[in-house]
Amino acid sequence: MTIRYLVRPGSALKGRFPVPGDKSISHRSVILGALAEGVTEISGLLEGDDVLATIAAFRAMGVVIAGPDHGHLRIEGVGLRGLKAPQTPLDCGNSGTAMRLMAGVLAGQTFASTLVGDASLHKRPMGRVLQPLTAMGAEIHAQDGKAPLQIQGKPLTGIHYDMPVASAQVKSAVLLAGLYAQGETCVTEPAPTRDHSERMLNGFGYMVSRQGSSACLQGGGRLSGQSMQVPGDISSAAFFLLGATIAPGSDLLLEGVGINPTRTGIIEILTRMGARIDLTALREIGGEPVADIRVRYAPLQGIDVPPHLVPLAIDEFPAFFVAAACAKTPSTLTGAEELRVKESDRITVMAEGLRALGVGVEERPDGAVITPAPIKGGQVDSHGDHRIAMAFAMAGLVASGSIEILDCANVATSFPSFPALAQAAGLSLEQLSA
Ligand SMILES: O=C(O)C1=C[C@@H](OP(=O)(O)O)[C@@H](O)[C@H](O)C1
Ligand SMILES: C=C(OP(=O)(O)O)C(=O)O
Repeated sequence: MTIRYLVRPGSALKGRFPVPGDKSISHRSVILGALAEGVTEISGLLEGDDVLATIAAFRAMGVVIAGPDHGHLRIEGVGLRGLKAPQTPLDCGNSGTAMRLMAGVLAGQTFASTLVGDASLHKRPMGRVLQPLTAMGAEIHAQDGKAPLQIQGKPLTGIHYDMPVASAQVKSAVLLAGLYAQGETCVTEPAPTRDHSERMLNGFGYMVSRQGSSACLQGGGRLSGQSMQVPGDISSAAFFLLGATIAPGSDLLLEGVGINPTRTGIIEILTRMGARIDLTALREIGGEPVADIRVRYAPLQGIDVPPHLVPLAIDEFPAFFVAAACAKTPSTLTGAEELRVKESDRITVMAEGLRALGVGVEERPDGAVITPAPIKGGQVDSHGDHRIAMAFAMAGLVASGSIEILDCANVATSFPSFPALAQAAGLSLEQLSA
């Protein structure tokens, strides 16, 4: 089914509500729960299509999983050696995280498996995980470094891997393979990336040590089932941070949002641009720092995004492009070539969409220069990218005419309740399906 959004201009965002569970943390809770000994009870799980794909994959390998039901999931962990050979290919859908992290898990099994996904996922680079996993002894066949991945489980040996790209998915894939490897596995990152895997492995009783920019573990240990809560997803909150910041009169309180410092780049970037964002009720949930976030309208200045903030805001650049379009002065993004290999080429797709709405965007190989202009109504194509669709929906708040956004069904991969929450907060969004 194709879904379009029609967003009418002229409203503010108001209210208070929790944002749904963090997608990265939800994937990891399912993976570690399945591989642990004993029962894992998860609350606050994101019931998005990406996470449902990870759940289905572990069910297909014999793991008994009840739910999800209102964010609650009960996993009867089978232990690191308890997975069974799947009878059919494992479908990761639209999810790079599911495919890359599962490649790490499957590389060290005693059986063969195949990972497939949708058309977008089959275009994304998998060589970045195949290379270190192969160096550990894995046997994985791909076409031109792309899915489908055919994995023949093999005995693995630990490695010390210097990651050429700052990628939490690569780091996590190698660490998960390291659980099955003989000896020590260390991953060194060129810049800090989200550290949910390291935190959660420790939470499941598996020691991961941090040595400078390296995360290290010894193979052959055990994971113990846990009860855990998933914090709200700052990457989902980001669309509301954007909307409330750009729409005069807005005042929102987003409850229970994860503020892990490896994820808060968007707060830093928007604040440097002049946004009015306050963190309150700081606490810890599931080994992760969490806060309520109040955001009110504020006029924005342009920014040259400091390159060190790019990995810390890697999924938030669609929202950033719209914020930059609404600022008083131009903005420059550099060092963000990774955006070209997400669910869509997020530099080209955001540039095309903003140009269709009257904003000047000069594309660069690793970013863009965005020259603000009044946002007009018009039609934009999200190219099936959930974050592009949600970013343009928020642009509708300040546009001079209606914005029609095409190909929005994949919003359900990360934020199925987005249309309802956005409407409740005051966005005039109509969902049209055909
Ligand atoms: O590890 C994760 O959960 C993720 C890591 C990031 O990808 P990269 O590792 O490709 O940077 C991010 O874009 C993705 O949405 C989720
Ligand atoms: C890049 C993303 O996810 P993934 O890599 O898991 O598809 C995202 O959610 O923006």
